[in-house]
Amino acid sequence: MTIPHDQLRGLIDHARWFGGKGREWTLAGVRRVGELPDAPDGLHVAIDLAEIAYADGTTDYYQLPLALYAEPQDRLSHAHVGEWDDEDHGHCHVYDALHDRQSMALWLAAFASHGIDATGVDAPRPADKRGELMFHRLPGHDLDLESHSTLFSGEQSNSSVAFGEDALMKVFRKVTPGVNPDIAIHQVLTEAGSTHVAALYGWLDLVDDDADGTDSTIQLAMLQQFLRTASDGWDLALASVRNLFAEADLHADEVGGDFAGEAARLGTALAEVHADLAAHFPVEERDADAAAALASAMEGRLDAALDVVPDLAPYADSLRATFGRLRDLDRIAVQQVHGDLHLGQTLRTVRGWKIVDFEGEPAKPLAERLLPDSVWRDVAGMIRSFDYAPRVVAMASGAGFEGEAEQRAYRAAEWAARNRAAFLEAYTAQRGTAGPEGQDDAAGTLLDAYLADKVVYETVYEARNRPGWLSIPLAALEESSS
Ligand SMILES: Nc1ncnc2c1ncn2[C@@H]1O[C@H](COP(=O)(O)OP(=O)(O)O)[C@@H](O)[C@H]1O
Ligand SMILES: O=P(O)(O)O[C@H]1O[C@H](CO)[C@@H](O[C@H]2O[C@H](CO)[C@@H](O)[C@H](O)[C@H]2O)[C@H](O)[C@H]1O
Repeated sequence: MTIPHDQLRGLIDHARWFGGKGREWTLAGVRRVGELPDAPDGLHVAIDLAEIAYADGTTDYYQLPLALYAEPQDRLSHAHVGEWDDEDHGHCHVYDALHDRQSMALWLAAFASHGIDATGVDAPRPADKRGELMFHRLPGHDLDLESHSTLFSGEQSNSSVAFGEDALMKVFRKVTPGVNPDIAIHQVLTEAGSTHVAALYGWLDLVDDDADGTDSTIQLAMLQQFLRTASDGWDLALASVRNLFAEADLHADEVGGDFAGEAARLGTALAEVHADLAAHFPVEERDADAAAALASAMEGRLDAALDVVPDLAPYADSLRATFGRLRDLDRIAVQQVHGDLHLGQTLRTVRGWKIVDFEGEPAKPLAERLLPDSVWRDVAGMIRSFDYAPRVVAMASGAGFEGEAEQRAYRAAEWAARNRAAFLEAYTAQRGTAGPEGQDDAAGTLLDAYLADKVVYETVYEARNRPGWLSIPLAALEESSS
């Protein structure tokens, strides 16, 4: 019997990582692409790929790590997928392997034994009978094979499993053939000795056969340093705003928990990461045609967004004018960037700020995400986060006493402006360039355009995912147009 699609459909439909929610889809097929070696009797640890076919004719592939047990496992009832006669292993009780410590121990052991040789050099050899699973390692870290796995909860597009406080494995859910930027960029920054990323320990490739018979590789997972002392940058920013709002008479620089020092350190960290990326990936100086093409792409995204968010219409002319100024630039410098930077992608550790998740915008095709872009895209992403944080706290604070909402709005704007200024000043100082505000017109034009592009993107993101927050980017547009 093949894998019963109805049982897997339930797993996919309810999963947080499934990006096809709200679209009409069918499970077109499920393919076993590998099995972990050395499983004990009564257990098989498999990796299946589910093919999702959408009504509009497009297809996505999602990775499903499964634990196939001969006997039911009460301890895993929360991760139960189904029960069926597996083609390879007979009658099985099937669970989501990422919840299962026994299965995760086999994944970790495979990294330890298949991705590195006795001298500590990456020497992958097939980890399964089919010869398709290849575990890779970077030298310099001995994995703690005694550590227990814990699956991270939370709203994420992939699934992350911590191994004690030693390592974190990110299992990519939506997979496509080709280089995953998260792995490629972490590898480069790790080898460059960057202090602003979690060191890459290894990654898992599926060496697959294309439909046309040529080999292609799908990157399935990455293993990296677990940042033990990390606090999420977004949570820290919210806490700082709450402190400010609790002290109605004080300004941000007079209240405990002022964020400006952290914003400046984030600016320095981003400039250092950009410098490392520029040293290891291609950097190009492009001409006026490239600026015009970028402006057209942003205008195209605005047109598409107007169909989804009619409330954008009053701001369309002013947004087009911003993109029009970009069209007039005669050159644009591009390099590898993060591509989807916001406070939720930053972690504050005792050793400073770390930047995570270099996968780029999940909605973009993989090949596009490694294309060079302007550094101002990342800068704009962070600045939009400085605008979001106080608005989110103000929204959650309710109406309060008469005039309180207005007072909070004023203080929210003050918090955002203070942190934007601190971040930008530190960023440009570290890069040794003129700032975009009044000093370098071209940089100012680029930053404005990327800010506008991001706010348009956010209206669509919020309309689709958090309609209650759509007012946040719309309020930013309203303020900048008044
Ligand atoms: N090296 C790390 N150590 C500890 N926590 C991490 C590390 N990298 C990421 N995280 C946390 O794990 C979660 C998911 O990380 P992220 O890379 O953003 O995954 P996704 O691609 O699923 O969005 C986030 O909450 C992030 O703060
Ligand atoms: O983290 P992802 O790569 O999935 O990014 C998406 O989700 C983000 C929200 O989690 C969204 O970011 C927007 O909301 C943030 C607050 O939750 C805010 O800090 C960002 O500035 C704002 O853009 C991001 O846009 C989206 O791609």
